[in-house]
Parts: sequence; C-alpha cells; structure tokens
Amino acid sequence: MENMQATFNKGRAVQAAIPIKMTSRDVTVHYGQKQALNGITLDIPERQVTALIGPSGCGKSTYLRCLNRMNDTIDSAKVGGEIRLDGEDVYDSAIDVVELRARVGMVFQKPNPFPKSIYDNVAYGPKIHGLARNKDELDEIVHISLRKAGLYKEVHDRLDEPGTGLSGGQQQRLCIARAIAVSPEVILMDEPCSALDPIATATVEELIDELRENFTIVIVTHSMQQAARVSQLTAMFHLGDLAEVGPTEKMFSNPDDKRTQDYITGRFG
Ligand SMILES: Nc1ncnc2c1ncn2[C@@H]1O[C@H](COP(=O)(O)OP(=O)(O)OP(=O)(O)O)[C@@H](O)[C@H]1O
Repeated sequence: MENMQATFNKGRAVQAAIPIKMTSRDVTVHYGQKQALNGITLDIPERQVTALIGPSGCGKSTYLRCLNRMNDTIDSAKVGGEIRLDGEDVYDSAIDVVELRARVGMVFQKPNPFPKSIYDNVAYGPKIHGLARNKDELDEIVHISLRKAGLYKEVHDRLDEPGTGLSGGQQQRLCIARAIAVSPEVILMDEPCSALDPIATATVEELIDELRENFTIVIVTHSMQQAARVSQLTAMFHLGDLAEVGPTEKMFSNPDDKRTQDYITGRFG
C-alpha cells in the first residue's frame, strides 16, 4: 500500500512537471442538430500516453478527430471552442490542414494500408511532404520508421511486397510506421488494437509504450486493461461530457467521479 501511494504521489509530481502539448477549451461538436460534445476542456501532456475511455457513443472518437481536424471531412460536423497545438490555434483559417495532419497523425481502428508495397506505404507521406532530397534519404526514412514501429526485422527482405499481404498486427504496425514517417509530434490512435488478436495487441501496446519517448499519444480504447497498461493520463467521457481526468493509476484505483467508478467496474458500457 505504501508503495502504491508512493508511486501515485510520484506520478502526480511528474504529471505536474510535464509540458502540455495540446490544449482544448470548451470544445463542442454538433452533427446537424445533435450535440455530441458538450464543452470539453482537457490538456494533453507532451510525450505521454493519454487514454480516452467511456461507454459507446460518449464522444471519444469525435473528440479525437477534433485534434487534427478530421471532423472537417464530415459535412454535418460543426466544431466550437478552441484547440491549440504548442499554443497555435488548430482551427485558425491560416492553418494548412494537410500540414496539421502531418504534425498530428492518426492510426485507425482497422489497419488500412494502401494497396501498395510495404516500402511505398511508408514512403508515400515523406514523398508528398518533400521530406527526402533523394532516394538514399527516402530509404533512410522508410527504414527508420519501420524500425521505430518494431516491424523492420519482420519485413526488411520483402519491402517490395504488398502491405496488404501482412498479418493484421503487422499491417497495424505498418500504419504506425506510415504515421511516424512524416515526423509527427502527436499520434492519435482510435482503438488501434480492436481488430487484433491478443499477441498482436501485446506487441502494439509495447510499441505504444516505446513511442512515447518521442511522440505525444492520444488513444481511444474500450479496454480498461489496455488504458491501465499503456497510459499515464486517463480521460473518462460520458454522454458528451468529460466526466473526469487524472493520472491513470488514480483513475483506476480511486476515481473521484461515480460515472468513472461505475464504468471501470463494469456497471455500464
Ligand atoms: N458522422 C456522424 N454523423 C452523425 N452522428 C455521429 C457521427 N459520428 C458520431 N456521431 C454521434 O456522435 C455521438 C458520439 O459518437 P462517437 O463515435 O464520438 O462516440 P465514441 O465514444 O467514440 O463511441 P464508440 O466507443 O462506440 O466508438 C454518438 O451519438 C454518435 O452516434
């Protein structure tokens, strides 16, 4: 018990000292007449994993998509409030959305490699963003990205083969390599393991833990165990509200809000 308390106190101290990468202030989202987010105020700490949890339909994915303006692609979606990345207003009309999505990358629920080779899947982003001056530089980016995604060893001798020929877990790591290749600062993950078996899930979870050395990560997950394993901060959503946010250890051992308590003990959701 003493150890747990010490760890928790340490966690809190670390939390306080960590710089904030993204801020959200009173963020609302409407889909047509229907309000999906009721005013979310949340700080995303730098180089930490923030888990978004909560029952189905509570707005986790909607909030995640606000962070890199993916909701812009949904005609009926209207976003209000303010989101900043390193202090810069993400919704400012002067922001180049393509550049923003390179800085704030995304990995989706279902692995979605392009119908291209493993190499081209990873090289695509750096090519369109002009990140490599020649083939050697492009090769280097592809190799480094595959290494960081923990996939290089498995695919280095078949980079010309189609990405869609890999296993589900490998495809998801390929999508993570593709996201990493454009040197993002933040990586958004929307239930990245929900289509994977337990072994592939464990590999991706280990990877997420390693990635936070270099990237700020926000992950939507339905798995309480996953949130507890991979995240340092947990935000609990409920019916479009942010019910509670806090250090993951505290959220899972001693939450303040009854909705969090009920959710993590399986009383709803
Ligand atoms: N494209 C859309 N058009 C209209 N309504 C939407 C759209 N996307 C989400 N919604 C609605 O917004 C609310 C929040 O949905 P969202 O997908 O963000 O929740 P979630 O917490 O991620 O759910 P889940 O855990 O089931 O994925 C829900 O009522 C949903 O029906």
